[in-house]
Amino acid sequence: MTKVGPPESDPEALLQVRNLKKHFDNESGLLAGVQLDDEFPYVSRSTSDVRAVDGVDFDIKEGETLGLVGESGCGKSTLARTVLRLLEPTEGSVYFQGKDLASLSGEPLRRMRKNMQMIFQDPQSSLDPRMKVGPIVEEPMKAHGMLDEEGREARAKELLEKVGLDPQHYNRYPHAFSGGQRQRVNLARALSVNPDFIVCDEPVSALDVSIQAQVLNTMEELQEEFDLTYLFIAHDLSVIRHISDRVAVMYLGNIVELADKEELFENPQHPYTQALLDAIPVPDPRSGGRTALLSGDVPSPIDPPSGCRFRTRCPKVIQPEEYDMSDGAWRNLVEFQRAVERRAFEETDPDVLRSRYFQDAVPSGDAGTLLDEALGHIERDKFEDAERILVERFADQSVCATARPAYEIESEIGDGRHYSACHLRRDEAVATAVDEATVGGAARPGTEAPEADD
Ligand SMILES: Nc1ncnc2c1ncn2[C@@H]1O[C@H](COP(=O)(O)OP(=O)(O)OP(=O)(O)O)[C@@H](O)[C@H]1O
Repeated sequence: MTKVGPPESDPEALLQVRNLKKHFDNESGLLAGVQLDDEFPYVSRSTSDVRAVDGVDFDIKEGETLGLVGESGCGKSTLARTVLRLLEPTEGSVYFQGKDLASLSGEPLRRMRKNMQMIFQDPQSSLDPRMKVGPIVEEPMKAHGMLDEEGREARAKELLEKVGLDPQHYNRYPHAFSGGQRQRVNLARALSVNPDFIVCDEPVSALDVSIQAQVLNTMEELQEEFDLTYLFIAHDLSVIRHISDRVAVMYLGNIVELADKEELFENPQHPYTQALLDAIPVPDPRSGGRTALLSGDVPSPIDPPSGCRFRTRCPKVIQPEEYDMSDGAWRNLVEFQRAVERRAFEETDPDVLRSRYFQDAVPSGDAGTLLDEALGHIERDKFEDAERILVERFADQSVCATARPAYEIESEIGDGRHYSACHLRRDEAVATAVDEATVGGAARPGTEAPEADD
């Protein structure tokens, strides 16, 4: 099934996240009190929030592992903490076992929290060095009034064994353990209160590669034995591929793609996912490895791009409808516009710039006239004016800038849902949605065309 709009809800899901947003007050951050104005073209708002998580939808089914991958700073940890309500959401809702977490407080919230545990990246700092591992594992049980002292000790020892440690080490201090073993202690502690759901925030990132696979295997065994559901965060795609059933790719506060693991790795539909996959080094040394295809920095979450968050770096950004450039001319224009925005050159001679950026294909017609105008500004050293033309008349007119993409498309591998927030999928999704609405006699909810973003 193909549809336009956010991913549809799965009635059987253990966790349902809907339009979740978490914005931080920028005033409390580094830029507090600093007035930024038009002199700084990349930051246009002076007191705006950091939009760390900005409208996220997904479900997690019981017993599955949803991998969440994305570059540093894209909002993964903030999303995890907001899902667990360790952070108050700015907007949106989280349903766990059918209950809206926002509607819970006091004892019911505490009971629900027992079912939702979290393990963190750094096994060193998340273990109190003054406590022995036995009492560390027992701590959550104590907090939730589980068992008596003897029962807790017996359970702690049993869990130490389950996670692959020697129960005799109950009286050891964390410093006596290796990084991998300390993460196993964390696992035992999370498991002690018998949770249904564990958020794992980069749990193996700090470990040696040789140890990572062992800890991941243990996590898989524990999942099977204790019927666990994981939200597993990592920036390393090989870790994500090892552990996940489905994968969500995050970029600048949004989920840009979500699909079954094989579908996502073998049939990625979002240019950001494609770039991430292309950047994975190929093990064969003769291949020379692959390198990242992306240029430019990730924009600030204080003032993210309108429409598609990825459009300012996307190699496949769509040409505005009003022009009719060849594909080559449009790509050259995009590359030139981004170079002007970054002030990537000091050259001002239009002929030199033409031969550097437009040798194989040059825009003609209205687009050509606008390019001439921009080149004229650069010749007079007025880069801001050139930038304004290129951004306002080209980049900002693309559908990638004017509408936020959200499409569900057919999977090639398996029959799971495949969500891609990319307008390249728009025609396909709209056509099918229209067909389905026509066949059904009326449009289904959630199949309306995406609204223009701010
Ligand atoms: N308390 C806070 N106040 C202000 N901004 C914050 C706060 N916490 C996070 N941010 C910002 O929110 C954005 C997302 O951060 P987050 O830590 O969630 O990303 P991440 O993907 O988990 O990164 P990493 O992999 O490096 O941990 C970043 O721009 C970060 O600087």
